[in-house]
Parts: sequence; C-alpha cells; structure tokens
Amino acid sequence: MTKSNFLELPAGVRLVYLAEGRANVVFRFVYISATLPVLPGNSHNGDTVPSVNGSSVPDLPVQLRGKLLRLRKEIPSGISYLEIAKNFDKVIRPLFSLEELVDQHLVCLPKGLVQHCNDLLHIGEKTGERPHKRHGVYLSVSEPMGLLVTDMTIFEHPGFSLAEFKPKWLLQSPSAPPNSRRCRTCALRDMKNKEAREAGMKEQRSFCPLDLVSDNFEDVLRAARFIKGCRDPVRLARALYRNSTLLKLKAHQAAINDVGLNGPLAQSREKSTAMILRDCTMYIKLSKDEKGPVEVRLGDLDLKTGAGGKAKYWLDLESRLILEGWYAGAHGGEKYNSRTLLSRSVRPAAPLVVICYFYSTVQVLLVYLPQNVYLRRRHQSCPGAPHHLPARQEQPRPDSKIEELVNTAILNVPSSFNTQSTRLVVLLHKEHDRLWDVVIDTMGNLVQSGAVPQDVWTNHTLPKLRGFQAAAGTILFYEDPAHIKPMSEKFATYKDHFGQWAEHSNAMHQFFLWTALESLGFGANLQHYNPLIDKPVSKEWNIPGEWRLIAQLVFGSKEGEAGEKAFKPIEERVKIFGKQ
Ligand SMILES: O=P(O)(O)O[C@@H]1[C@@H](OP(=O)(O)O)[C@H](OP(=O)(O)O)[C@H](O)[C@H](OP(=O)(O)O)[C@H]1OP(=O)(O)O
Ligand SMILES: Nc1ncnc2c1ncn2[C@@H]1O[C@H](COP(=O)(O)OP(=O)(O)OP(=O)(O)O)[C@@H](O)[C@H]1O
Repeated sequence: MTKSNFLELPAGVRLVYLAEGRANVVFRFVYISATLPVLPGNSHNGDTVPSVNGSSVPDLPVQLRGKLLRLRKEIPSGISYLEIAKNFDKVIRPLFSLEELVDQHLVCLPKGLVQHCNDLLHIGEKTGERPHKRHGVYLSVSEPMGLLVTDMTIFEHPGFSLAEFKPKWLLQSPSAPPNSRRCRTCALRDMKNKEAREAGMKEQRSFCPLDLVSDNFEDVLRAARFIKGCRDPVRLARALYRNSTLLKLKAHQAAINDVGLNGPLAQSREKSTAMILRDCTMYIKLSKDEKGPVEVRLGDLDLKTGAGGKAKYWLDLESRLILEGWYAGAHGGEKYNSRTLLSRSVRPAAPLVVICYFYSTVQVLLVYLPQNVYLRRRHQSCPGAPHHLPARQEQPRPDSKIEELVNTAILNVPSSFNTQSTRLVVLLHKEHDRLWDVVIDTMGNLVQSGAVPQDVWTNHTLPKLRGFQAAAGTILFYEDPAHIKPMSEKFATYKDHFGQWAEHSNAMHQFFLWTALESLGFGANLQHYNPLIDKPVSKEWNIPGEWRLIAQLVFGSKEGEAGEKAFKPIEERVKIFGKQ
C-alpha cells in the first residue's frame, strides 16, 4: 500500500495552478519571492512563460522533486484518495511497469492548504486562467489527502515537448450494433458535438482511437495531428506507432471488454477497471533532438465506481449511442472529425483460398435456393424500410419444414476457413410469443428511463412489436466467438478479419433462410433488437452468454405485399465490363 507522508512546503515554495480535469486540480511547486502575489499559473506545455515570477528549483526537498500535487474536487461521483491509491496499488500497478505509469503517492495535507488552493481557483476564474467549463466546482474540503504525482511538464526541460491525450476506447464497444460506422469514442464525440452546435458552443475535433493503434502508419499520423502539444506530427506518430504501452493498454482493454451494455453490473469491480482503462491520459515527452529520449507514461488511472450516478450514466449513454444512431454514423459527424476506421472500406484482400472456398460452397448452396425468388422484395431492416408483416394464421408449411431449412442452412452456408461460428436458435409459437414479450419489456424500460419518448413508444414502437408478436416464429442468428479466436491465433496475418468474415457468413445464413422461407409462402422480415435484448434472451433460453446475437428473422403467413421501395440508379451501383 502507498505510504502516506505529511506534505511540508519549505519557506518560499508556493503552489501554482497548473491544470485541471473534471475530478482533480493539479498544482506545481514553485519558489516565489514572498513579496509577489500568488496567482494561478498557466499552460504547462511550454507554449507560454509562467505568469508567476519564480521557478521550480532543483533543490526542492527530495519528496517534492519532480512531482506535482494533485488535489481532489468535490463532485458527486468523487472517491476518496485513500480508495483511489489502494486501487492503484492493487489493480493498476500490476498491469504496467513502473516506467509506464505516472507514479503517485499519498500525502497528508497541512491544515488550510485546501482552502488556500480554493482561493487560487476563485482568483483563476477572475483572471481567466481556469477554463470556463470548470468554474464553480472546487476542491473537497473533507479530503485530508493529496497525491504527489510524477511531473511530466517541461518547465525544467526546454529541450523537450510534451504531448498529452486520452487514448479512450481502443476497441469498439461490444454492444455497438453490427452496422456501426463509428467507434465508441467517435460516436460519442459526434453526439457531444451536436449538443455543442445546438448550444452555440465550439465543437471538439479529435482523432479516432482506432487510428492510434492501427498497423498502418498513415492512420497513426492522422491521429497524431490532432494531439495537444504535438509539435512535429511525424515524430510523434513514430513514437506512437506500435507503441508498447499503448498496445498493452489495448490488450488490457480487450481482456476486460464487458463494457457498454454487456457484462457485469456497472457497480462491479470488473466494470470499474474496464472504465478506468478507457479514461486515462497518456503523456509523451519528446526530446527536440531526434535521437534524444522519449518518455511515455499513463496517468489519471483513478478508481471509478458506479457511485454518484455513474452507473446509470454509462448505461444510458450506450443506449443513446445505439438508439439514436450515433454508432451508425446517421448524423454525418465525419465531416467534422477524423474518420473512424469502421467507416473505411480499405481492407487487405481476402486470401485466395478463402475466396475459392466461398465460391465452391455457394454453388452447392444455390441448389437449395428456390428458382422463383424475387430478390427485389428483400429489404434491409433499417427503420423506414417496407416490411412484410407476417402473421400466425395459416402457417403455409409445418414446423418440420422450418427445421429442415434451418438444418440445411447450418450445414451448407459457407464460412471462411470453414470456421462454422454461426449459431441458430428457432423460437416457434409460444416461445416466439415469449421472445416478443421480452423485447417489449426491454424496450418498455427505455421508455421509463426516458431514452424513448412515450408518444413514439405508444404510436410507433409498441404496435410494431405487437405486429411481430403476431407472427409464427423467429429465428435468432448468433455468432460464437469461441470459434473465431483460435483462427485468429492460428492465422496471425488475417487475425483482424475473422470477426468480419464470420459476420459475412452469418449474413449468408440470414439471406438463405429469408429467401427460402419466402419461397415456401411465408412472409418474413429481419429485425435487430440486439444488443438490447441479448441478456434477457440468453437468460430465458439458457443460451451461452458469450454468443453474440446478430439478427432476428420473424416469419409467419404473408399478410400483404411489401411496400414500395425507392431505387437508386442502377448505373451508379453496378459496373459491367466486357459485356458481349
Ligand atoms: O463519459 P466519457 O467517455 O465522455 O468520459 C468522461 C470524460 O470525458 P471525455 O470524453 O474524456 O472528454 C471526462 O473528462 P473531461 O471532463 O472531458 O475532462 C472525465 O474523465 C469523466 O470521468 P470522471 O467523471 O472524471 O471519472 C469521463 O467519464 P467516464 O465515462 O470515463 O466515467
Ligand atoms: N503528471 C502530470 N504531468 C503533467 N501534467 C499533468 C499531470 N497530471 C495532470 N496533469 C495536467 O492536469 C490535467 C488534469 O489532470 P487529471 O487528468 O489528473 O485531472 P482529472 O480531473 O482526473 O481529469 P478527467 O477530467 O480526465 O477525469 C491534465 O489534463 C494535464 O494537463
């Protein structure tokens, strides 16, 4: 456990405001002539000269040398420094090596120090040193401790530059919809920017975290250009490219990836660590001399719990990102920000062996497909697309026929490297009814939490869900990740593609069954209430928790034809060369 000492400030040493975040304020130790007023400081990244007439002095007591003082603010989700320090020692330290972390040690604060620093914050509001958005929140007067942290500033190192950024979510949220075009961080930024625009405030431009950890140097360079304190993007990108600390952070995030709507309750220790790893700060101190040292450390790895409304905030936020289409990029945020990798189509070509395997098996599959299929009527299930409304009465074929089709699909639909990771769950009649009760309950909770407006629910969502419930059955399409990971390990070159290829195969199962059911006289439509319903559904039917729900195909007797569909010009969408 971190030992706590008493903080003693030698005569002439003053605390000077450096910077702050939502939860903490950071001060420097500066020698100051006693006659000068103590004013809040200034930017610490070397852009400006300290406004106080003083300097950090090398012969500060050993305890304070190379350190900053971090003090805790009074906020609803605040956690005592004792708890933060305990968690840091027990959970965070073992994940990284000493030189990868902004180190921290508890100190007992002398009487009156917090009050003095609060006075500095008040002055800072008047002088404009304190960012406007932080005004009105001050240090906790009930917190007896402070943290001495490794000083990454460059006041004493003129030959260096300091870059600072939050890596945030280096992986997509596991509950992001399958059609996502934005990563979790870009989706949230888009959402916040819309709110900022509407409030007449400035939008935030930043990088896509997936760029930071990309294997493509150009992606990393694009990210580096957005980083605060970046003097030379190419040099910074070189320091970041395949950076071991960044990759380690990503690996730890991947190991605790039950975030978003997935995994344990928001109050759990596991969720807390997952969220800590997604909200830390990386400092990169670069020598101006190309051959000089590079120091990379992670800071702000503070304990988070679900307390003070955080748990609800995390869940509500993910629901909003999903329901309001921020993951889908439905609001065009790309114009303002770096583009998330998910929206790019540049992917290395699939290996020939995979393509050949796909084609040969597709040929086998085509034998099963009925000839009288009008593909024009198959629509995507996005909101607004016309649907067949299937109903329960006069089911055109017996359940045994459905079973046969499903078995045919699972045996014959191809998968890359024959991974066979798709799983199908068929719910018929009463079981189908229960499924749509589960969906209605889950969506109803969103109305109660305010995420879905009551009138949208009453007039639109609920009648639609009751319509699906009136059908005969639903096929649930899952992916079992247990069959994807070993392939990624075995074929390292394609490791990043197996997930995507599995989704392709899953979509082929959907296409096959939709088409086959329609050809037998059923009406069908495809829905996506995942990931919202994943948990209650796996509980209800005892489905392995690791399986990921991808889509729900609802079918029954056909109630009328599908609605009209607008077509974009064929010439824009099809190119034929060498036609005779
Ligand atoms: O919710 P997010 O992803 O915006 O992250 C919050 C951060 O916003 P950011 O996106 O980095 O600008 C936010 O940072 P800022 O206020 O923007 O400095 C905090 O770090 C907040 O954590 P906490 O409440 O201090 O424990 C962060 O909250 P957590 O969600 O990590 O708890
Ligand atoms: N060890 C450090 N070296 C240099 N600068 C630092 C250090 N620690 C903090 N800072 C500066 O102070 C700012 C706020 O610090 P910190 O991240 O601890 O606040 P926070 O309230 O925890 O932030 P958040 O809003 O992310 O929760 C940082 O963005 C950085 O500019």
